[in-house]
Amino acid sequence: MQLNDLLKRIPVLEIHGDDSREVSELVFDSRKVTENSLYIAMRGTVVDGHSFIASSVEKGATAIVCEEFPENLNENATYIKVKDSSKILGHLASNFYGNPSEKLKLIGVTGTNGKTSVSTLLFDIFKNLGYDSALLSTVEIRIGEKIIPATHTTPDVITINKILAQAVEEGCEFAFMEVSSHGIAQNRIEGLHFKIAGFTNLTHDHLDYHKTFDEYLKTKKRFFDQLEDSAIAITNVDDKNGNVMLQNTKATKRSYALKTMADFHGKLLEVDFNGMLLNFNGKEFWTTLTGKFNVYNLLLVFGIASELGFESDEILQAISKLKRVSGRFETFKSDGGIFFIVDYAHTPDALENILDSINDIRTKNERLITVFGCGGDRDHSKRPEMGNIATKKSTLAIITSDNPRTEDPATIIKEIEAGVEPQNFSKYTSIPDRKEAIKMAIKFAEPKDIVLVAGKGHETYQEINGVKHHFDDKETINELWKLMSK
Ligand SMILES: CC(=O)N[C@H]1[C@@H](OP(=O)(O)OP(=O)(O)OC[C@H]2O[C@@H](n3ccc(=O)[nH]c3=O)[C@H](O)[C@@H]2O)O[C@H](CO)[C@@H](O)[C@@H]1O[C@H](C)C(=O)N[C@@H](C)C(=O)N[C@H](CCC(=O)O)C(=O)O
Ligand SMILES: Nc1ncnc2c1ncn2[C@@H]1O[C@H](COP(=O)(O)OP(=O)(O)OP(=O)(O)O)[C@@H](O)[C@H]1O
Ligand SMILES: N[C@H](CCC[C@H](N)C(=O)O)C(=O)O
Ligand SMILES: [Mg+2]
Repeated sequence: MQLNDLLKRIPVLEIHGDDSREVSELVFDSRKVTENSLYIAMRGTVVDGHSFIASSVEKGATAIVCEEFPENLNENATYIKVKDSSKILGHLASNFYGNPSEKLKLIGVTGTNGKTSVSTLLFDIFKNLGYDSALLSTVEIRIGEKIIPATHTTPDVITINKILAQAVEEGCEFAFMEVSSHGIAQNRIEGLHFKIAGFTNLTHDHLDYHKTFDEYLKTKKRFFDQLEDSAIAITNVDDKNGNVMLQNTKATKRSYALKTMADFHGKLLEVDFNGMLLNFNGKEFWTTLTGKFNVYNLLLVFGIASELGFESDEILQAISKLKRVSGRFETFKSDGGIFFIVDYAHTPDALENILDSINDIRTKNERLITVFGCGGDRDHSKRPEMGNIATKKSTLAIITSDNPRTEDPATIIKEIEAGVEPQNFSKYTSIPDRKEAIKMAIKFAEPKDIVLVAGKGHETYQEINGVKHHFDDKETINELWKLMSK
């Protein structure tokens, strides 16, 4: 694409050099610069991309977008000065890929918990309804049947536009994506046209990054503040921050709730480990998903599909065919009668919800053994809270490692243990090796007991000091069970 076409409607402060060059590609990482590409220099959390301008030109970049011109300008490149490169990147990416978010219906889901569940369920439902769509989630990226591994919950804005452009080309009419708070804060959704934005809930997470809960809340709210008036915003009004999200939005406002009046109202009629009987806006149906938090997720799915113009009956029919999302309240029974649950709960709220859901369903004649840990290099204040919740709500908690990343697993475990209340001291043990911890749970469990392995859900690795070692909770349980039941 020609540079001056790419710069259409972009607020440029100053330009130095020929603006009619052909741009082959957009890149924000100097290590990925190719011949005739445009390098965007951005100030990051670790380094300043401006320090890689010269090396990018040497590698073949012929256009540079930056906030400050370097001292020495190279004749082989055109330099474009802008106020905020991180914000401009989104608009450049939209222009470069032909504004794909305007050519399909883009639906974004934000909130602390439930983003992957809701977006994946939407993708699955629309498949059931006969539509191909795109999915951008923590677990994977999908374009119709094609699966691409995911590296982020919300990828960078170049990747998003690239995926959406492919989706348009392949005839997808919808795209469902998770909108993380990091994504909003780092302008990864800048320039995208959302048709619908959904809010799940807001609880404690990522305070290592956002510092205060108020900052975290304001970041999430920015997503709704940025919507156009042609968009629709759907919020959970049972959450105390549900209405806050919509305070300054231009979008049409819609609500969903179980406890209060709302446009989309749901009731949980019956629940067990096999599924739930629900009533949405007066219509009863059965689903194989379980747990109260999934009623909220399904209600948001129902709300979004309704706003997209589908009839209640066809949506509920498609919902009743849905399968569980990988690593989210996944259950299986061993032949010895132990009941295993694998769930991605990695925040205090998620852990509390999954434990409450299990406790609501179980008869209490069996024991509930919870194996969990907390990720390294992430919000430390989650740790004691999760220690308290797990020990309070289980018969026995086995504290172990999640992804230690660059931290010492023993230190993380100590921070979790610090939250255990004295009356629960006898209800936990700590085993840093996750496989050994799961082994201990199986050893301790008797037929009918429930073993919850929480925190890693679909993940197939354990990250230790920058290396991702293969580790899969479901696979480990099956493997150990086979060995130990011999
Ligand atoms: C803390 C954080 O979010 N960091 C993200 C951020 O990187 P950064 O600001 O640290 O970048 P940096 O290393 O300082 O570099 C600054 C700039 O210089 C460039 N650079 C750097 C080095 C070099 O040699 N050449 C070069 O050009 C970089 O490409 C960058 O543009 O921008 C990068 C590009 O978009 C992201 O890949 C990176 O995500 C890191 C890997 C990450 O782990 N992020 C996690 C925390 C995250 O985003 N998680 C959320 C989900 C959270 C949830 O569960 O809700 C997500 O959406 O995935
Ligand atoms: N609506 C909900 N309310 C509360 N907890 C939920 C909800 N939905 C899911 N959970 C819990 O949170 C865990 C993570 O769910 P999910 O992966 O859908 O969330 P997410 O928002 O995508 O998380 P991430 O920020 O890691 O991408 C689930 O395994 C479950 O324990
Ligand atoms: N997207 C989340 C996932 C956390 C998953 C958990 N297993 C952990 O490693 O903490 C994060 O990066 O904070
Ligand atoms: Mg997710």
